[in-house]
Amino acid sequence: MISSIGFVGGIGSLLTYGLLTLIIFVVYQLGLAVKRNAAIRKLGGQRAYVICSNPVTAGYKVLWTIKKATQNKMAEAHEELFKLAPPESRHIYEHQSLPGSRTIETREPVHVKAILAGDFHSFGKGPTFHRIWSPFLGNSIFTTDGDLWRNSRALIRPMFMTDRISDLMIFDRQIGKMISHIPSSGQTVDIMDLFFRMTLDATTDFLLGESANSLDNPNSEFTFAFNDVLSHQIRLFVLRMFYPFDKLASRKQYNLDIKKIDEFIMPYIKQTLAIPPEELEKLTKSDTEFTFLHNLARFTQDPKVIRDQLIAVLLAGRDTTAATLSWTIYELAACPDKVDRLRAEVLECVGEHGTPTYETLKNMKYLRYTLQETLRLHPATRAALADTVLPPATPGAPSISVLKGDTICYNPTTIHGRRDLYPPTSEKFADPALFSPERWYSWQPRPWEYIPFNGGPRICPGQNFAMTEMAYCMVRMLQKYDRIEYRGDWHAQQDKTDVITRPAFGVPVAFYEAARE
Ligand code: HEM
Repeated sequence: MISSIGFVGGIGSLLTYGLLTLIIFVVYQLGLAVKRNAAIRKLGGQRAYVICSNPVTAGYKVLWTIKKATQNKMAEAHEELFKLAPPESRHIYEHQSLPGSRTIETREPVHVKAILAGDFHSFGKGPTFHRIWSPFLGNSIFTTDGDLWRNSRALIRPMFMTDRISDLMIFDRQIGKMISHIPSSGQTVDIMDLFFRMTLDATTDFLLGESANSLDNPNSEFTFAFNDVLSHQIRLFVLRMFYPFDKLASRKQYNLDIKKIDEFIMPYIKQTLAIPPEELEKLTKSDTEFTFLHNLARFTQDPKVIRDQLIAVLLAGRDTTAATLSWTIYELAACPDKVDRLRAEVLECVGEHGTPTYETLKNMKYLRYTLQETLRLHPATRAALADTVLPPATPGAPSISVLKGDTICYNPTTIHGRRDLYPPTSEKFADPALFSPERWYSWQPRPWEYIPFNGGPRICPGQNFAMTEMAYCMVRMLQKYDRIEYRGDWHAQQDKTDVITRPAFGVPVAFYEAARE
């Protein structure tokens, strides 16, 4: 009898404590909401249109978005979310689960300009991004803000100067090898797989002076671990929405992969750090032997700092370029007339057997326009570091207040997808939804309306490297082939968004060799 009274009493006090905690939590959140609304007003701006404002509706939206992502329908999801806002605020919305955790999503070029340039110091990658990515990328250029980022940028910038990139030997080596892996005329190949292996090899060659050789050995421990760690990284990035419970997710395989990547890269670093300083200085004069790693070793002897920067540049340089090349071939396969025009330019500027130079590639207009047209798709996120306001998108529109800790997202895909930012369709300007390199002959996007490489102080330092690598690759392929046939299902193809956006089902194609003179 006594024990059952004690049991009932125990449950009763548990419920009382639970209720009390809930009341304190709700009161605290209400207080926080009042305080934050006052801060928003004090900044002189407004809130963006709120599409969800509590844990239930926000949780539903998060699960809905994850479902869309797993169905490779993120472009569609973005469009539907923007459509929830009324027409007068169609290009910005706010998503909030609790008053302290707001995400603002914008596709206003004026806002992107403020985030990346005008109000640069108020925005950055932020602590959450750093927490999720730092086990893999450390304190590198990719994960840091402020002085840490500035130092990284200064460290790596010299290696992206034109005189370093204009040496095309690395591209020649790796692209030549990739083409030798394409089966004979008419046989199907997933060219996306070859592009990912080629860009891994070209970037490691550029960074270390030796390639990962994934073209010859796709199943090496390093290649496998590098691909695997990225899948884990994306999962961890999505799970951050469930913080602090995301810490419970298993990281065993992720840590193992990082260990394997380090085992591959650290011997190169140790070897370079053993080179006497005067030898290292002598090497800077060499066009062919001086590597990115040598350059890092001139400024720091800390193997961890060097390791972090190398991996960050490898990550930034590989997938983006491979995905863009994959989309280029996918688009071209649907347009034999554009393949003909591109090939005619290649034959005119380089000939069937000539070797392209940096200057020739720069002067090939149709090739550049083809790559620019492909690059109208790319994602990126930013987190607000300080209280600030986003300026009015149009005269008379309200400013939007941003508070420290808010996450601000913008996605080039959604900006490039805004039809109202393009001129009307005409003979010279095809429907913006269509792939048309020709539009670039008479059209120049306004600033901040075309941002595949970002802009402002954090603009992609590898832009020139990437454009040169991709142009070189296209020239070499079009010297050999004059027809590309898509062997997949056009209607089934989708965008897969992870670190970058790439064709979800690869790019199965057949290349046909041109008759040689
Ligand atoms: C088509 C190819 C490429 C595209 C579309 C691209 C695009 C971008 C974008 C959008 C960013 C900003 C990301 C962010 O802030 O979250 C970025 C940053 C960066 N990219 Fe690229 N990139 C490409 C190729 C490359 C290559 C080939 C390299 C190096 C070999 C490279 C190195 C970097 C680095 C180091 C950063 C960080 C810059 C910083 O935070 O200051 N990228 N890139």
